[in-house]
Amino acid sequence: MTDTAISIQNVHKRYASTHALKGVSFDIQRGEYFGLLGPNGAGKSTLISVIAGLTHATSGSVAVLGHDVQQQFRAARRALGVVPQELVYDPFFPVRDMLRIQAGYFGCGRDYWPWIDELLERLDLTDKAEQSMRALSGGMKRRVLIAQALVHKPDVVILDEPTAGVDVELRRTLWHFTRELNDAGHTIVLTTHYLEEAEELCDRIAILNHGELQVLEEKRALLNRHPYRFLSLQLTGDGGALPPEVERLVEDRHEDTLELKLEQGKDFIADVMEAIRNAGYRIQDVRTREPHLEDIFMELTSDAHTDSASGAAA
Ligand SMILES: Nc1ncnc2c1ncn2[C@@H]1O[C@H](COP(=O)(O)OP(=O)(O)OP(=O)(O)O)[C@@H](O)[C@H]1O
Repeated sequence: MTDTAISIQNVHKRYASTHALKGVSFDIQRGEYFGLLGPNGAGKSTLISVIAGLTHATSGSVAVLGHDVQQQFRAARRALGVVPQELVYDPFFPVRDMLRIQAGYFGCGRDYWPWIDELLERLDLTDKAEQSMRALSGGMKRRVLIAQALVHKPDVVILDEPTAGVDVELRRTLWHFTRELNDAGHTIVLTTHYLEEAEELCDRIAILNHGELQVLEEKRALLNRHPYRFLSLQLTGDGGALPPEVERLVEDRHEDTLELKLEQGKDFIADVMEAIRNAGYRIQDVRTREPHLEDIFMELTSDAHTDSASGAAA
């Protein structure tokens, strides 16, 4: 069996007026917890639709566990569980029956029923199993959608914005559940706009931007490659203007707090604090933090960076 869960080779997707994917190539390995990130309109949903065989690529190819998503659609689809962004369901079926029917579409019969009961249990749905979908709250429906994607025990699970609009408790439940699935050997591909979620869960991260693969890196390496740290200072006193060597470091100001971005090995906390004191301020409180994935994401995907990167390549 191949070690590659999903292989994406030079995929282009053109809509009438949009070139949504511009030659995207990368592999996702079996057993990975993989984050697919990107700003709105980057092409994430399009790529997921191509992987799920719901949209055909204009050119290029995608294989799931070695099965081409077009030539071997059934085998590829069988290997995949996709948790969609939108809630699409039959309002009248009871939850457990609907899941059994769904499993049947994949040729999974009664021997999968214990697994379906396990899914209901793990997603805290057991006491809703006899209820029809329309009677469920939004959060419960989302749990059912997740169960629905997993009824056939797919090797590869794609979660497209699974926690959009859910409360904190459900978000935690889903994080825990997907981590368990990953520990049990399922490959997980997560798209999310909550970068804190990707930072918490993913081993490797791809960032799509304007239809191109901009970054593909281990999360740790991505976090380490950003040679900055943030310094928050709470100031009192009515000092004058800050000296220019401090002013150029200012990222944000709110009320009496100044947030500064310091380059490691170049800007030193002690020097900055001394310059601020010399400008006539007292420093009430000091906090530092390492960059989060969100800081790195913003820097990499801001158009200023993209423009200069493409300018440099030209
Ligand atoms: N069916 C379609 N017809 C025409 N254009 C489309 C279609 N689907 C997507 N697009 C365009 O393709 C580009 C990529 O869209 P896509 O939905 O894949 O991005 P995304 O990264 O998933 O964005 P979001 O984070 O907002 O969901 C966008 O410019 C979008 O307008």
